[in-house]
Amino acid sequence: MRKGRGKNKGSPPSMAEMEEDSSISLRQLMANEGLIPSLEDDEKRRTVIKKLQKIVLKWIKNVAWQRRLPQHQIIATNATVIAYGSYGLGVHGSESDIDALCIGPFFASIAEDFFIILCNMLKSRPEVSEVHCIKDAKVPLIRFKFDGILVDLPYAQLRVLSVPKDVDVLNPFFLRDIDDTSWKSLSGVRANKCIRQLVPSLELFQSLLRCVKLWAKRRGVYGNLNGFLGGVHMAILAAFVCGYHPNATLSSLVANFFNTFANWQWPTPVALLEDNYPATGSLPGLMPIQLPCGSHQYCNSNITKSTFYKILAEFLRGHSLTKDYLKPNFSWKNLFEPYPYANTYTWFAKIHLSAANQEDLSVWVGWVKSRFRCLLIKIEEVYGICDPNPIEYVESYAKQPNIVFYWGLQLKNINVSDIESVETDFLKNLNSGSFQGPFGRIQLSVVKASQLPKNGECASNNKSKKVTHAYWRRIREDKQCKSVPVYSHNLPGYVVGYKKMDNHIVCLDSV
Ligand SMILES: Nc1ncnc2c1ncn2[C@@H]1O[C@H](COP(=O)(O)OP(=O)(O)OP(=O)(O)O)[C@@H](O)[C@H]1O
Ligand SMILES: [Mg+2]
Ligand SMILES: [Mg+2]
Repeated sequence: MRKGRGKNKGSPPSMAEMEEDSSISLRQLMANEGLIPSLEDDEKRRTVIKKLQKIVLKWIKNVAWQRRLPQHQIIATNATVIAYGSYGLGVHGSESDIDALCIGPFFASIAEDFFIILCNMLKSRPEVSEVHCIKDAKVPLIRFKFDGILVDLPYAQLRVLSVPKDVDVLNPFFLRDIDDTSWKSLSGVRANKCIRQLVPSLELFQSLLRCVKLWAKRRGVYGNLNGFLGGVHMAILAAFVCGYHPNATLSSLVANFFNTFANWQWPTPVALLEDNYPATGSLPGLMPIQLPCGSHQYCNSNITKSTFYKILAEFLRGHSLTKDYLKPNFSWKNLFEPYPYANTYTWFAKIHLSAANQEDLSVWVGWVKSRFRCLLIKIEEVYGICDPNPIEYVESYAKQPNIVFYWGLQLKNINVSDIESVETDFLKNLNSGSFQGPFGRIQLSVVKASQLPKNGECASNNKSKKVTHAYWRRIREDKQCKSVPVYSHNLPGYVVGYKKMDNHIVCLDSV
């Protein structure tokens, strides 16, 4: 904090000046972390979208001609590509993919025209590599690399002859009679458009979202496939906080983000549009987050009881660390400390995936990851609470290309061989799906913390091990206890306990 900033010389800085200073130091930290993509990176992404638009236009004219449409219709027809996801919201990092929705007219089918003709056109381009058709996902898509950038390209088919370049996806005219898959594919673009319209300041929303995504990645609570929060969940939570604090600074938005969600009464849904609550029916999952598209649609979530409590604990930690953000010695750095896995858990479930070559490995890993929720639930059944660390490791000394995951196990005394039944069950699950790519290998084992790869992500200070055990011990599924989680900053590191509704702290203990 700069000294002597007050209007009167020597007087303490005003509240507004302190807010400003705090936000400046947070923005500086974001810049130092490389969160803002370079101008070249942005230019490269814009070029990818433009080239995709050209390819799609050529494709649709081709399809119209093959379908023997009259000449005037071939001339009139149009298809388009609209960016969404983190790139569409302007919050992507240099490692983010480009999510781009291809929107085509009534005569261009997904099965043939999109997945065969367009896919072949993409394959024939020199800029395009690693093309995969993912047909059985909730949102089917073509995934490929364009000029080295990963692109997810789903498809939506509208009942029109020509899709305008900047089609308004909120306009009911374009949405009439569309099929279920197209509706799901459109929901990401629709959600982005609503979020952009709802937030009081787009720039502040983008900065907040960049900050909380960095926090979620560092603390190991980012990634829908591993059962944590995905980009869309984070975007809605950030937009919710922005909406409630229209005049806040960046620093106070971050503090409010943690205050809001550390104290949220889950499973009350988070919804940007209040009149959107469904009247009846059970809520989907432990942390329901509603898509802001005017329908009663929720974000798909893979959250399990383990990941729910980890996210909750991290919200509480974030709140405890940021609530005094205007105090003189406050530093934003602590919020983004990497999660100390090796010091937190004694045992880890090791998931070793390998294949004959890198290309096969990436397809195989993609398939296994799409089934991670099922693996997590099986591990929870056998070993209780599990923390599915999303970090991917590589055993460089192994013969085959590989990716390894280490998931923290909460129990201290475990039967190592129980993992065999988990592996057998999970293999059945992998074999029962519609995977058509080359099968790789999967090996599950249980290893000690000392067997983890020694790198910065897995090692941290020693004292947090004890207290994190205490936090897991406190996690109760017993809803009858009518308790709300509390965070104790009197203990070293952090501990989550439970506060009774009558305000007596009942279960908080140290180790
Ligand atoms: N679980 C989900 N439920 C609803 N929509 C989803 C879900 N997962 C992804 N989407 C849609 O697809 C978009 C792209 O997803 P993606 O996983 O690439 O995340 P992202 O927000 O782009 O973040 P990242 O920077 O990590 O890529 C999301 O913004 C969202 O609109
Ligand atoms: Mg994305
Ligand atoms: Mg994506």
